[in-house]
Amino acid sequence: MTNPSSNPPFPPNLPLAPLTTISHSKLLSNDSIESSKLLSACKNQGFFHLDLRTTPQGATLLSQSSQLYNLAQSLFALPLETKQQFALQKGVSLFGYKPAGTVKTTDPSHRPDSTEFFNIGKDDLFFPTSPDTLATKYPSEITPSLPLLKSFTSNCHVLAMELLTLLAQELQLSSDTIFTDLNKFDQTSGDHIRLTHTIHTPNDNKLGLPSHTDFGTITILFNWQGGLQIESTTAPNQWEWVKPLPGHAIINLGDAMKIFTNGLLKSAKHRVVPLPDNQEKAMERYSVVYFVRPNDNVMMKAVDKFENDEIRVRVAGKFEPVLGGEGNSSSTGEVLTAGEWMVQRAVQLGN
Ligand SMILES: O=C(O)CCC(=O)C(=O)O
Ligand SMILES: [Fe+2]
Repeated sequence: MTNPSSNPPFPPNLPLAPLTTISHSKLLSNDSIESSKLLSACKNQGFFHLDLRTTPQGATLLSQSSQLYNLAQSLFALPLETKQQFALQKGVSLFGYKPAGTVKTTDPSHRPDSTEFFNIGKDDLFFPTSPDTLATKYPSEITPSLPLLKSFTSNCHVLAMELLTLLAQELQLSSDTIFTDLNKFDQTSGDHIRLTHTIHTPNDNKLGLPSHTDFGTITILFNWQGGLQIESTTAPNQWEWVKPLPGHAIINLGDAMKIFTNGLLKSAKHRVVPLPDNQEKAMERYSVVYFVRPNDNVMMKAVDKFENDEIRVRVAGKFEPVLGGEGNSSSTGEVLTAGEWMVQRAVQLGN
């Protein structure tokens, strides 16, 4: 088993996305410059680096992400037939195992994905519906790591709520529409940990993950090797690399935040591709991700402050808002709940 720091260095001279680095400790001490950096990163790029080295909570998350990297190595080393026993069921459950090659292809040459996932639900960990929920949905190898998985889940959720609180303050939202109320920990949601594993074989003409936007509220990503790219904000269809910074998480907003703010905040397109060095040599890549998603009963529409703004939102093809109304709708025109929206988006994306 390798550890994250044994990954090769990120190659020099690649065009990097111009992401802001934000200090967690400055955010926690209500530094107004840092909070306004947060808002402008969320408006302009939809992605930023968060320096976690300066707070005890951040240091814990960094250490837990490395431990989950090790768990990912042991889970993905299981035989494919074992992993397939826990396959997630499109349209039924967002949680469980997703094999490589099943995500909707979005690039012009329809290259398939080479990434497998385990999605481990917050509600399965904390509020299982039956005593055997965990045993039926996940391999028994996760059992010794349950305290780690639970602690990482609650720590990521706390971090996300800190970011949402500051964003609501910066946007001067009134207290009845603050984002944290739409993402409560103890209410049912699609929140989950995702462990990912990508295998690149030379010249396999595959993508790690085709371009997509995340459909939840906030994503907290730990990656060590690189491979993530974001669509350029200045040149559409051009891609810029995200260089992982030691001691930092990569944070991005998902479509739900775009909908809640009627397009003021950005949910950026991103994808995972082989690093240039890996065109000729094989490589494996792992990432550890936490997705915060709105509570299932939340209506997918702009919060009060933004609902009468000019309609700016165009999210994910057919899930567009009703003209003259707000929020996100089904093809029949009614606004969806987050629970309905998540299932439809997951079916659409194949994960
Ligand atoms: O692994 C990564 O760098 C990104 C993963 C991702 O975009 C996703 O799982 O939605
Ligand atoms: Fe993503």
